[in-house]
Amino acid sequence: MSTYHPLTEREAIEISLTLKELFPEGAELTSREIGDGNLNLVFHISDPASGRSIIMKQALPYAKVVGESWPLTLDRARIESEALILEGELAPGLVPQVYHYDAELALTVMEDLSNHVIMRQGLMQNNRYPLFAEHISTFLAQTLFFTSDLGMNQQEKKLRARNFTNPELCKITEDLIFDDPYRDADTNSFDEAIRDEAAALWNDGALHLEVALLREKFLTHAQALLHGDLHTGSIFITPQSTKIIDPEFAYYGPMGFDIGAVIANLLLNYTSRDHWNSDAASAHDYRTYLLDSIRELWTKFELKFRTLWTEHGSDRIAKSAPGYIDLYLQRLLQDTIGFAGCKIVRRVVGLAHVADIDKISDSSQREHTQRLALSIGKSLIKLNRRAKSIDELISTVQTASAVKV
Ligand SMILES: Nc1ncnc2c1ncn2[C@@H]1O[C@H](COP(=O)(O)OP(=O)(O)O)[C@@H](O)[C@H]1O
Ligand SMILES: CSC[C@H]1O[C@H](OP(=O)(O)O)[C@H](O)[C@@H]1O
Repeated sequence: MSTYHPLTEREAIEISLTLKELFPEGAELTSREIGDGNLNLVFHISDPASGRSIIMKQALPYAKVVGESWPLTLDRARIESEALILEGELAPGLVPQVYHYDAELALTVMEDLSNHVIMRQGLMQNNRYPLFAEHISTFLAQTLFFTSDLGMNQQEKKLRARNFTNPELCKITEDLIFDDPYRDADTNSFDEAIRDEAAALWNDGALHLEVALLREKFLTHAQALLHGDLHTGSIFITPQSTKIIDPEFAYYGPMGFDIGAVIANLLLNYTSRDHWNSDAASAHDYRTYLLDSIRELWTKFELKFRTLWTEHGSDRIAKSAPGYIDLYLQRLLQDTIGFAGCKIVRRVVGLAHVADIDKISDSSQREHTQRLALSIGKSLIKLNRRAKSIDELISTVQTASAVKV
């Protein structure tokens, strides 16, 4: 059993029974493979008698979405389990508890969050999450600040960065987000109806300059330990609780990449509201809710980050240099806006899309939504280096929406 191979549902049960504290002796377990992501196997194991359950996530040696032709390191399972444990220490209650990690089988056993819903689905079902901005801003401020040179010992940070070196998963991002959408790449995937939009992306030199600068930051700016793939499919949620999962793309990179990922995915949902709401008024209302959430997320993040800087800053000159904190946060906002734009564009023309848009059955409504998403994405990328406040992001989104509607 211990040599690596993809597990069957039966084998997942057998392993679970060896993990003594998880289930009562002699439990009759059930097992179901429920993975719906692009990369891994996920088993839901439960004991109907005691009501206990766990999740067993196993990395496959290739990218599931493409197949065995795209080999992928199993070390990502180690990165994911170590990142979850660290995030749990820095942001208690905001990630699933890790019960067990097996390096040989590349699997992580963790808390079952089935009493939550994946946020992307929740948004598609018109739910609202009044505590989301509060929770996600805490997660972002705590994990980004305390893994950066601002909030931890700088020599230990370098060693930690070495431990989270994640070249294969970074390459996926470097290609799928920061290169392929801007050329006629084989990996791209888009509806034929928007070929003109794709061609426009391939030929927009001003856009390419901004993407090249953002790509350079992703490649070189080891600012903090990122989650690395913080979309709404990596967030489990209820109105009371938020849990971040799936940090297998974790690495030391620019903070704005994580914040931008969350914002991008709220905006992707924003573009699709005419489909998910039953009438124009409720769609408008929901769009307002999403923009308010984005504003609240950034505002709360900034406040928390400033407080951490003042109360826990470990870098003498960073703390005392006049104006540094303001400049730092301004540049972080600019990065956030630029990365948000890149993350929107990739989900419309690149390899992996989002259900918010792809599930729109009416082709002309889907086309309209895709064009709006691209317009917003490009506008944010072009705005990034000029932005001074989160309100500029909001007004850019509103302007793009008004032009496209
Ligand atoms: N801790 C968990 N509790 C309950 N379900 C989970 C948990 N982790 C993952 N899942 C389920 O498995 C799916 C895929 O998990 P994810 O970590 O996103 O895999 P991938 O890395 O392949 O994208 C999630 O969308 C969710 O339905
Ligand atoms: C070839 S991987 C494509 C895409 O999938 C990952 O998402 P997830 O693990 O949540 O399914 C990541 O966003 C990658 O860019």
